[in-house]
Amino acid sequence: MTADAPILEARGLSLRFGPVPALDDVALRVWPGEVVAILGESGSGKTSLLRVLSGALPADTGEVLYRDAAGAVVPVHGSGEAALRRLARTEWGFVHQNPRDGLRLNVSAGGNVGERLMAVGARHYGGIRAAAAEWLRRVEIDPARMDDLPRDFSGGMQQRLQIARTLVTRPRLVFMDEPTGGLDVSVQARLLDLIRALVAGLGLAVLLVTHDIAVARLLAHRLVVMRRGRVVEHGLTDRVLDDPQHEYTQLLVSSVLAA
Ligand SMILES: Nc1ncnc2c1ncn2[C@@H]1O[C@H](COP(=O)(O)OP(=O)(O)OP(=O)(O)O)[C@@H](O)[C@H]1O
Repeated sequence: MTADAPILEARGLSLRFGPVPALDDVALRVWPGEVVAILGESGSGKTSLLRVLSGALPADTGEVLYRDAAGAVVPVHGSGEAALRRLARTEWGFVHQNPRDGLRLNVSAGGNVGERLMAVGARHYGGIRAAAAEWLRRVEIDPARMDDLPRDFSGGMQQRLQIARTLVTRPRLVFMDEPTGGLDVSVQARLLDLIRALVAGLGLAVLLVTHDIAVARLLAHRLVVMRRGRVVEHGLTDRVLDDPQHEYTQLLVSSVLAA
């Protein structure tokens, strides 16, 4: 978090689906090595924002700028499909809520990890296999299961495999959409610990969408609170959650405390 320029910066983002404003004049910055959570209720615009920030969805207005490893500032919208594909392959990672969206279920666990290395130029079979085994270990999957298909894995294992597949190429910025959603509470807790350790160890910048305050509290340095497409509050996680200024954030926090 010490670098002097944001890795991602968005300004004036607006997006409508018919009469519904999904995003309304949203601005946001992410610094290298920083975990930012986008927090809000269902329908507040979190997923739309993540998709616009990663170039998957065009905005009606505004711009998103990404600073790449070479220091070049790339407009996420308007640089073309090839530029976006390059970023997705070499600089970004994606962790989807449903691991099936981020894995190839008919390719072995080791293959899921190894093929990402091949996509960025690795060619030595033994080296790729060794790196895949090491990453399986890092996400607490027994490397003996390397040749098994992920469709035979539990939901928690599939999610850990998706994380290995995403992180093996050392992306600089990772987009995560409810990465622990849909899992049992005990599985969630273990996965959150694992994500936290990996993200801190690798010094990754992360943009995380969640409706779960506990997830945001555990993982994020900074929070962006959204309501009806607008950012109503942002700041350091502890400040926002312990001393919320906006009445909507106060409501969000107190409804969790009352639960
Ligand atoms: N493809 C679409 N077509 C029409 N309306 C959409 C579309 N995608 C999102 N919306 C609307 O835009 C608003 C923001 O949706 P979005 O999915 O970004 O919210 P969210 O906070 O991620 O919600 P959830 O947690 O339920 O995924 C909602 O009112 C939603 O109904």
